[in-house]
Amino acid sequence: MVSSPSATPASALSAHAITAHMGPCAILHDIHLALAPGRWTSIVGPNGAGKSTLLRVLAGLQSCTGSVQLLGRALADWPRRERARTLSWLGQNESAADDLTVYDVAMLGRLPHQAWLAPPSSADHAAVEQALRATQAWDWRTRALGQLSGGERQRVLLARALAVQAQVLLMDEPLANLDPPHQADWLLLVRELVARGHTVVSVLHEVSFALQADDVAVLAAGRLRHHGSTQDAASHRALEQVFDQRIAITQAAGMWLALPRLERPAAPAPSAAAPVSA
Ligand SMILES: Nc1ncnc2c1ncn2[C@@H]1O[C@H](COP(=O)(O)OP(=O)(O)OP(=O)(O)O)[C@@H](O)[C@H]1O
Repeated sequence: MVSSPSATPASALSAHAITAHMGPCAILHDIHLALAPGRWTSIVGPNGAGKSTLLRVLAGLQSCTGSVQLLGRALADWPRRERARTLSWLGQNESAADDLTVYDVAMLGRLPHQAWLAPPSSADHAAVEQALRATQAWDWRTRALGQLSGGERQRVLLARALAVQAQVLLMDEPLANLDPPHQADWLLLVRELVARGHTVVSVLHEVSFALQADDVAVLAAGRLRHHGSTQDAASHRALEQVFDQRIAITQAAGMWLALPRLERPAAPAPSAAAPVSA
C-alpha cells in the first residue's frame, strides 16, 4: 500500500465547482467530482466534451474557478516538488526532447525526487529500470527518443510517468498508438497499480477499455453527466446516451464491451414550417 500524507482522505482527488474557460468560451461548467483512493476512473465522452481539459484541471495544469483537492489538501497548497512526487501526469501528444535517450527520458520522472544538481540515486536508477521493464522499453534504453515509432515513444513516456512512483496517476489517451498486446499490458499494469493502492484516472476514447476501469465519469458539452461504477446499468445508459445511442454496451467473456451500432439514427421529421419545393 502506498503512503498518504494525510490520514485516509475520502477522496484521492476531488473537484469542486470547477468552471474553465478558453478565451471567452466556457469549456467546463460547474463540475463536482470526487475520486476515491485506490480506484481507477475512466473519463469518457464525445470529442470536445472537455475530458482533456478536466484532466488538466485535476493535474493543476489548467486555470479554472473552483478548487481541486489532492489527498484532502488543496492543490494550490502543495509544495511543488511534493505535489510532483504525489501526482504523475501523462499528457496527450506529449513533447519530450527527441535527442535524449530513452533512459534519460524515463529519468525525468525522477526529478521531483532529486536534490538540485544531485546525480540520480540508486533508488532513482531502480525506479527507472522497473518502469522501462514494465512498459517493455528497457531494450531501447540507449536509443534516442526521436528514433522510436509512435507506439514505442508512448511506452517510454508511460515509463516516465511510472518512474515517478506517484500515488495518483493521470493519463490522457495512454493507449494512443499502442498495439493490442501493449494495450492489454497497459490494462494489466493499471490493475496492478490499483491493487497496490494507487489511484489512476485516464481519459480513454476506446469505451470498451474505459469499461475495464472501476468507475466511469461521463462528460458531454463540458458537463459531468454521470459518475458511477462501470458495472452499473446507469453508467451504461449514460454512456449510450452521450454517444447518441451509436454504441451498445453488452457483456461478453465476463467483460462489459461497447459495440458500435451501425444503423444510422432516424432523420428528423421535416418541420411544418419548412419550405415546400416545387
Ligand atoms: N486552446 C483552446 N482554445 C479554444 N478552445 C479550445 C482550446 N483547447 C480546447 N478547446 C476547446 O475546448 C473543448 C474541450 O476540449 P478538450 O480537449 O478538453 O476535449 P476532449 O473531450 O478531450 O476532446 P477529444 O475527445 O476530441 O480529445 C473543445 O470544444 C475544444 O475545441
